[in-house]
Amino acid sequence: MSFTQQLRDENQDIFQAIFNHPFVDGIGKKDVPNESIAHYIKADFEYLNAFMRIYGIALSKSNKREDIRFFGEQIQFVLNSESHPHHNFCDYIGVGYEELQGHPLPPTADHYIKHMMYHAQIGSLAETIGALLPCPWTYLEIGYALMNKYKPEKHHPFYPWISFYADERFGKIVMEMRNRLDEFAENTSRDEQKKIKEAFRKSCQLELAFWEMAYTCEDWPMKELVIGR
Ligand SMILES: Cc1ncc(CN)c(N)n1
Repeated sequence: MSFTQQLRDENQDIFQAIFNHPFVDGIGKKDVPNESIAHYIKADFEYLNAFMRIYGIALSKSNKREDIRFFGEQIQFVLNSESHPHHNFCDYIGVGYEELQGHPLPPTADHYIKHMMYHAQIGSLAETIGALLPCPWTYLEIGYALMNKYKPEKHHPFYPWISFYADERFGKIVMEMRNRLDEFAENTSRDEQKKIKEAFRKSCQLELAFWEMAYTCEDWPMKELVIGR
């Protein structure tokens, strides 16, 4: 069994909890509160900014030109294409995308990006990929799970969001990241593999926590006092 298949199997509990989460399942059921969608977009816009910066760190750790090309293309993909699912959510709630940009990250999203940044700053390229991979991988599987369960037609309000992630192009990104991680993991020590596994699991946990953060509109305590200082 490949290293990344092992990661997937070991984290089946969290993947399943993500598919069952009321925000995620609500996308298929067309039942997500507007405030939760707005909260998600505010956090996710900044999360994706951070994600591109971390791809930049992965690029700077790359020795092979193929890897440099891959991470460079992923930055372009997030920048130019991942705004489409965001627009779908904004159109649904009738709020302009610009209004939801530039907001401070809620605690869980803040923790998630710092977790990935930590592994990117102090770890190997393999450890960095381990921390990044749950982001595209869980969304790819969410897309497939919602397609299979709800079989949405084009008039479904979230059809653009679901079909964006349940897509071959997105699947290829996940596969390319998995192949890289499998290759690195083959040539690495047990200790290093343990670090990759820990980084991967925590990112899976934070993916689940991110949906809960958006659903419950999680925010900092005493926010006004801290910002007003
Ligand atoms: C938190 C999060 N995780 C994953 C994705 C999909 N790239 C996203 N947009 N946001």
